[in-house]
Amino acid sequence: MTVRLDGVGLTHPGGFQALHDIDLSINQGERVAIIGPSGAGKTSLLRLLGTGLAPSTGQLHLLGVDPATLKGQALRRLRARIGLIHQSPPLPPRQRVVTAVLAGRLGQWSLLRSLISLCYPLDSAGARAALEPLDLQDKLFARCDQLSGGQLQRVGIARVLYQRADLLLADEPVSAMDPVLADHTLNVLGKVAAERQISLVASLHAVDLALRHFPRIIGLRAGRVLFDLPAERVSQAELDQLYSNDSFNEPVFADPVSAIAAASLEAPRRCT
Ligand SMILES: Nc1ncnc2c1ncn2[C@@H]1O[C@H](COP(=O)(O)OP(=O)(O)OP(=O)(O)O)[C@@H](O)[C@H]1O
Repeated sequence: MTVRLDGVGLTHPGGFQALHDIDLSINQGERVAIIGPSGAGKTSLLRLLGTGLAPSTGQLHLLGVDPATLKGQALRRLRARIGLIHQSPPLPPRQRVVTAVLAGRLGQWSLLRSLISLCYPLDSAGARAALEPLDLQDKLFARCDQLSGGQLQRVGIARVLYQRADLLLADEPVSAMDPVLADHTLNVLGKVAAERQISLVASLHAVDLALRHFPRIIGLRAGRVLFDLPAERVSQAELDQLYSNDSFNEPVFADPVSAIAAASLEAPRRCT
């Protein structure tokens, strides 16, 4: 078992309870998408799984250990086995892409090797190999502040691929990419996870991408698991319930083509 949560709750420092009584198990090699409305707790859950936050209640096990029992080097060793893909990767603007990718293994290298690698890239070939499937190898020596948002996201993904983590966590990993690139990038992530037999947990707002790329879907709403189902069993009724919002009344479409078709059936709006 890669991830296990038993009755986990999370209250943020200001007192807001973002997660309530979550029970969840994710096996090695599983690919899971977390979907749900804004504020549902997706990022909070991923931050827990990345050891950036600790549960306020309940028990969390990651890669066979309870992170609450670890500190110092043992905690760093666990963190080096977890790959975090951020929506906006926290990359220093002036850093070269090659250095940013190689930084994926800083947690696994000696201090001396890490310091040398920050000044002089020791494994440019490894960084290029991580960038290649993401079609970004030509940016190897570009500076991070010369990249678009979607390119930066792919550098963040290449960094985690280079890290060779045992658990991949991705928070909105393709939000800045066009639909074709987003599709391709999720294919790459899924393929790597399957080849390496590691678990991949990603939060996504694009329901169609989640259903297409992830065999298991967890619907999170108001900090609780509303459903946890194989992708093919997620129904429109489940999605309607997940995203229902008293403030708006528009229907939810998992398939963007249906959304366009429905829009074209509406009576044309007149300009006034
Ligand atoms: N550091 C924090 N301090 C206090 N409250 C927080 C903090 N981080 C998140 N929250 C609150 O916790 C709830 C869940 O936030 P979270 O970011 O996990 O949701 P999300 O599902 O990822 O949302 P989105 O899809 O909009 O990114 C929200 O109501 C948010 O305001």
